[in-house]
Amino acid sequence: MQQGLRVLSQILHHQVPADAALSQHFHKEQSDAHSRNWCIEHIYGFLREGQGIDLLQRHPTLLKTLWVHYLLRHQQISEGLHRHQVDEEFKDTLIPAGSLPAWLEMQVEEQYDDGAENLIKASTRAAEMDLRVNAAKGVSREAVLKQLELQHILAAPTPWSPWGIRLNKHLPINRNALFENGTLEVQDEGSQVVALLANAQSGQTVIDFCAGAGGKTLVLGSQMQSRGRLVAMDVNERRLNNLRPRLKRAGLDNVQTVLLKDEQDPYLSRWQAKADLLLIDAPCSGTGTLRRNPDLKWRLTPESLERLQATQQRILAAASQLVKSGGEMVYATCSLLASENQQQVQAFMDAHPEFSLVPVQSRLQQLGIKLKTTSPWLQLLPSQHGCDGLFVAILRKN
Ligand SMILES: C[S@@+](CC[C@H](N)C(=O)[O-])C[C@H]1O[C@@H](n2cnc3c(N)ncnc32)[C@H](O)[C@@H]1O
Repeated sequence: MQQGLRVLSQILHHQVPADAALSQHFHKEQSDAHSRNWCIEHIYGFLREGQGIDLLQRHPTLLKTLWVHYLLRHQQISEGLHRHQVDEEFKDTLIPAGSLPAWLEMQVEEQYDDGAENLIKASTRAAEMDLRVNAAKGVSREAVLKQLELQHILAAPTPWSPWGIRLNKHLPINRNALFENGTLEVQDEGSQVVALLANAQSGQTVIDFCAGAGGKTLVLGSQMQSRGRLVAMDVNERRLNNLRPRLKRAGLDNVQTVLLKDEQDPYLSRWQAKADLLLIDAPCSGTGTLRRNPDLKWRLTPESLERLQATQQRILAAASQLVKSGGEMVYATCSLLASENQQQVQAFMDAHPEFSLVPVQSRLQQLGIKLKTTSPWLQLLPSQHGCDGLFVAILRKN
């Protein structure tokens, strides 16, 4: 319990991302698998539920009380601590029931109306573990499912992505031969769908502008079957370095990685009007991934959201110049917020009339993905689609 408190203090008082705080903690303190799992499960559980965490900004000393309250609710402690003792500490503080900071909850409620409650609830549940079969390896999803069955791993096809597999529980799949030989990757089904919708083709020049560690680059590469040019760009060197071993495992040899200074990097001039396809998986609030990164919502502020929106606008304006006439630009985020999604695309089109929307529904049909959208873009939601909350719009340069 004390250990958990120390890690939570790093996350909530010192703004250290949860995964980094946990790995620093495990690095410093010897702990067996059982206590590690306990710590991970309950720290993420606490952050996901977020009951009262809003208050910590005003009353940092409440952390212990909130943590004890959480553990009591989940019957993780009983001895020596009595519920009434803890409730005493709460006498003067009303614990808000919400799992999002109030300002963010208000935005979600305004945008999603009747659907907001379910969406917030779904965002507090732990995400399942999704895998993607690498099409470039020439093995079918059914064949991989059979191999998993032989290993007594319970798994099923995901409903939307034709390459997705959902496990019935989280497993250290990176130690499995199917992962090591590049047949399987870990990827949320929603991210698979977004990358598939980009519909990269063999022989094309494709730029993944915000490639990060390459989750979507790998899908683009598998669609291209190592024919054509695939350029993975990012401003973060560590992430690009993490992409390299993944490319090797996946057997993709047509991918070039490029470290950018920013979206105005002079290096980009050589790619002006060269791309058949440009993917912008923009930096965003991450509000669609709260199931996996519950601490994000406590680091996000109205000011940081505004800065992200400005970055999205700058990236859209600069990167769109790399698209050739007749080429496509796919704008994606892992955000639930219209201010980062629909409104960004609309503002971009207002300023760039040479770009027009390709209805996502037609691309879904073309790819045999059984999702439906009545808008020209697609907003995936954990409450409706069972995957991360992701947004995607496809634009063509006329
Ligand atoms: C949502 S993440 C990308 C995730 C990645 N595409 C994937 O599927 O795994 C956004 C990325 O944008 C990068 N980024 C932030 N500012 C950028 C900029 N000005 N130009 C290019 N990339 C940027 C970040 O470093 C981050 O890796």
